[in-house]
Amino acid sequence: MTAQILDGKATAAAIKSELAARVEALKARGVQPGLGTLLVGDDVGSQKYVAGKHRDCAQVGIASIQRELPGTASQEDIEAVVRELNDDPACTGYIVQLPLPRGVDTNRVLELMDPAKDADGLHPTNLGRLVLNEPAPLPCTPNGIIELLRRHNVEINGANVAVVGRGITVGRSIGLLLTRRTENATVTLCHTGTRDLGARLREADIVVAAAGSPHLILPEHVKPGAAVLDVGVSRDATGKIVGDVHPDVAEVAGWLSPNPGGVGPMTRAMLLANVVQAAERAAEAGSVG
Ligand SMILES: Nc1nc(=O)c2c([nH]1)NC[C@@H]1CN(c3ccc(C(=O)N[C@@H](CCC(=O)O)C(=O)O)cc3)C=[N+]21
Repeated sequence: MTAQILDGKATAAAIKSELAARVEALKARGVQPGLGTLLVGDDVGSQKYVAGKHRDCAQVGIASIQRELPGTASQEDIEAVVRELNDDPACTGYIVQLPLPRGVDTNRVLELMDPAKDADGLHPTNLGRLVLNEPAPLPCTPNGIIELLRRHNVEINGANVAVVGRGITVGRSIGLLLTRRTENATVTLCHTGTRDLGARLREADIVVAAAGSPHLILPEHVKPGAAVLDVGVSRDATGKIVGDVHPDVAEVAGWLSPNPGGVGPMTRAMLLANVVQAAERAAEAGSVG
């Protein structure tokens, strides 16, 4: 058996062309969506990610607003740019690229963001709205994973999902999406304190591997036919991406997201979706009648 591919690259391309049409409709109403990014420091990986997001914007017609600060920037310097993006009407959504340099209070920076412009869906107010089942921008990676499963007709309703990793961006938040009535999955959140990880994984119809631990998930952990999503991004000595899922899992799984080419492009597509949706909400709120 060889797993079918959960093709994030192709699916993200399809979503981007749908978003381009929505951006056209907004422009016809005189609204130009704009994505802001704040990048602090000169980490090469972060620079690449941010550049990728602006390339995506150009493809769907979203304007780009790029702010950069040196790695020596103070808490106050960073907060000043956040205030500026909050106040800039051309910026309809933005992200603060993470991680911020050592010594910066990241949560204080994120809390200062206008929740209505939070393109990552990670502002405490928006995470709270998700808990309360109120409309809000959704965390991009979890939302991208669900969209990737949906568009490949992988059954989520009633599925047992094992999530590995308790990071804020994926592990802690994806269960909130998957257990909504609309998704209706049963979720087990596994982490380094989980006593028998293999047993939890073998019960799962869907495995979300977001631990950041290279090749943690082995073929013997996976129920035959299960859908496996490889979210982890580590790098080997040559700089090549190594995921959380061992390549031999493809012989057991029914569905497998490649890495790269799986969850990463979907994350970026959902970021654009949040920007377009925020601009649509603002246009609705601002229109008369
Ligand atoms: N505020 C904030 N929001 C984020 O969403 C955020 C962040 N900070 N900090 C870093 C992580 C990482 N992340 C990725 C997104 C897309 C790919 C992606 O598209 N990767 C390509 C490959 C890229 C390559 O080859 O290096 C792929 O998987 O095919 C990767 C990683 C978003 N992050």
